[in-house]
Amino acid sequence: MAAAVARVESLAGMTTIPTEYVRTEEERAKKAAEGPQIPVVDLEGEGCVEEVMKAATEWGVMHIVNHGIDGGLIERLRMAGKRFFDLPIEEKEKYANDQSSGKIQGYGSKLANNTSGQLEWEDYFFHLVFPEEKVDLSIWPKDPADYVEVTKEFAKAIRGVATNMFRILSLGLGLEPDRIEIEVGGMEDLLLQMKINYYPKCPQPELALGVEAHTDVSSLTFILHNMVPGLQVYHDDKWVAAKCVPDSLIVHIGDTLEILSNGRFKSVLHRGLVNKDKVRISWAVFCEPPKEKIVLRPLRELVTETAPAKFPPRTFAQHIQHKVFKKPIPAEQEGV
Ligand SMILES: O=C(O)CCC(=O)C(=O)O
Ligand SMILES: [Fe+2]
Repeated sequence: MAAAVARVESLAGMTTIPTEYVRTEEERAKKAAEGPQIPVVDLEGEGCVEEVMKAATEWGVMHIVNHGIDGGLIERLRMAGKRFFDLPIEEKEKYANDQSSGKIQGYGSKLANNTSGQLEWEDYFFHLVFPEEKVDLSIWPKDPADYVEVTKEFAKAIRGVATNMFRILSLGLGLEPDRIEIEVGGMEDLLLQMKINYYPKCPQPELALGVEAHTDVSSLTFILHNMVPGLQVYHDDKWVAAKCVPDSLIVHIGDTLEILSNGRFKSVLHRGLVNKDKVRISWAVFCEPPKEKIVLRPLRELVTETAPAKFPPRTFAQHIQHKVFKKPIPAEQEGV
């Protein structure tokens, strides 16, 4: 039995938030910058390779429209996630993860892992959604009844969009269209992990953060939300609020593509804010290379005398160890 974890949802009715959720003055959200906004790219538009390249290199994030996923499917996914989180906490606890025993899939909340003991104003549901033969359906929500069917269908659709994005980014770098797709594991080994972020109403939103500032370790991350604002990205030394663009998906460049592109694509720093009046829900799909099988390193075509490799080779597992636990990256990699 895992130790009891306070679910943020159970705190939403308080008038002041517990100190663990109070951020330092520096971290707290000030007014986001007016001025340049996250680019919107039409994937069916003519100049889409150039536009994706501009967004990936200058911002590391973009909204994509005409991505090819049916609006009805997206609506069903939103409903399924909302209906799961609308269940009483006791029901959701049946799916609780247990991070201390390595069971990372399931219903969870951030555990204090650093000396500051700071917590995030969100509960989440995290699970692998693709490839289908690797998913563990026993931990997926059984309620609502269509959760499994809808999520499988969405995962397949978003996998198609990932292939399309990898193709566009490869072309933009002057490479073969399937190059990045292969380098991150292809259909068999690239893992799609879905995290449904549930941000309850917060009585003191100006003091808290839903998700603290971070970059994603993934290759790409796709984000869909319930049209409640909250995501901010760091651009030109300022926090910029993501607008709610109808029928779009947000795409983040993650650390993996920053490494493969030798720094040409930016792994975008971002965070999630919370608010007093509305629950925010987002669906993040992290497209992750296999943990050990592939050594991530700048693609050789992008390494030249004038642009030497900026990143030492590492497996995805080593990258996470390095980033989260500050472990050094082992110097020797086969084939360096
Ligand atoms: O809720 C969001 O929009 C962002 C969530 C996020 O950054 C994450 O889950 O990694
Ligand atoms: Fe993120």
